Amino acid sequence: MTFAINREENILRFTIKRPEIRNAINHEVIDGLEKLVSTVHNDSTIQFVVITGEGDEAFCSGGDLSIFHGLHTAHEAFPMLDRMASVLYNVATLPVPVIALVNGHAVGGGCEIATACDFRLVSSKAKAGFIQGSLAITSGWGGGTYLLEKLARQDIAMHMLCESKPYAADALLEKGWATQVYDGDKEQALQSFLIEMTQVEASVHRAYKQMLIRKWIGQNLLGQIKEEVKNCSLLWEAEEHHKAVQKFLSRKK
Ligand SMILES: CC[C@@H](C(=O)O)C(=O)SCCNC(=O)CCNC(=O)[C@H](O)C(C)(C)COP(=O)(O)OP(=O)(O)OC[C@H]1O[C@@H](n2cnc3c(N)ncnc32)[C@H](O)[C@@H]1OP(=O)(O)O
Repeated sequence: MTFAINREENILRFTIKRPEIRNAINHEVIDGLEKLVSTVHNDSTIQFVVITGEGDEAFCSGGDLSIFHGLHTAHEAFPMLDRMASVLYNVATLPVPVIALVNGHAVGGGCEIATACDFRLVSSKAKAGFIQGSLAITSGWGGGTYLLEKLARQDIAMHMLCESKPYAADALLEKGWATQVYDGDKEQALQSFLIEMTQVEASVHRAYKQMLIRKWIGQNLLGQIKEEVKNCSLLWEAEEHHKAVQKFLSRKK
């Protein structure tokens, strides 16, 4: 199994379990995120959701290029991008706070997943970035839309998207992408982040989350995400994209 869903008291945790390829996303992990969403909707005792990656190297390296590079045209890429974007919107709009425990690198779609979460606790050793531009595509799972919505400074968000590179943890904190940066053990970091929040009634957290979701519905965030998906699928079919992916997959170390 390439993912795990575990419950610890009132925290539901989703772990991507593909450390050998830096927790890249395959179809099974997407199925797993769908399962996570339905589990939370069917259990009113869940108070927090945590998403993380196995190991110390990576939170998530985005889409599994060895699989998705089999998709050539916009027509072929669109269903994959659209499905993951929908799943991620369902994660972003879960009725409880969602925490990305960024234990290692979060690039490409991995950075999109973390950006869709309410909070990002980032290891001081991790780097994160919207590197899609270096593959001649944009973000395609809604991540660009979330970034432009969530960062206080639009110029910084645009710069992150247009530079298309990974940033060190301290820079991510300065830019306002990281909620907190931690040294050492990720479980301790999570515990200390949650300690005061757990003193507040879960119903209060749920009510605040509804406030946020209503705001996003009002501004048709999902419609904006669908446009991002469409644009990405058009760039996907260009020769430049396929060449860049081929270069990554065949690089010599
Ligand atoms: C498809 C959706 C799209 C979106 O909408 O956003 C995307 O997600 S595009 C995909 C973007 N991702 C990438 O371009 C992958 C970038 N990966 C990296 O930059 C690095 O791997 C890393 C995450 C910074 C980690 O670096 P490092 O620790 O040095 O590991 P390696 O680079 O040596 O990788 C180990 C191993 O894993 C394979 N790998 C890594 N990422 C992917 C991936 N996304 N898909 C498939 N395989 C991946 C890498 O090829 C190595 O394999 P081996 O050479 O066989 O060991």
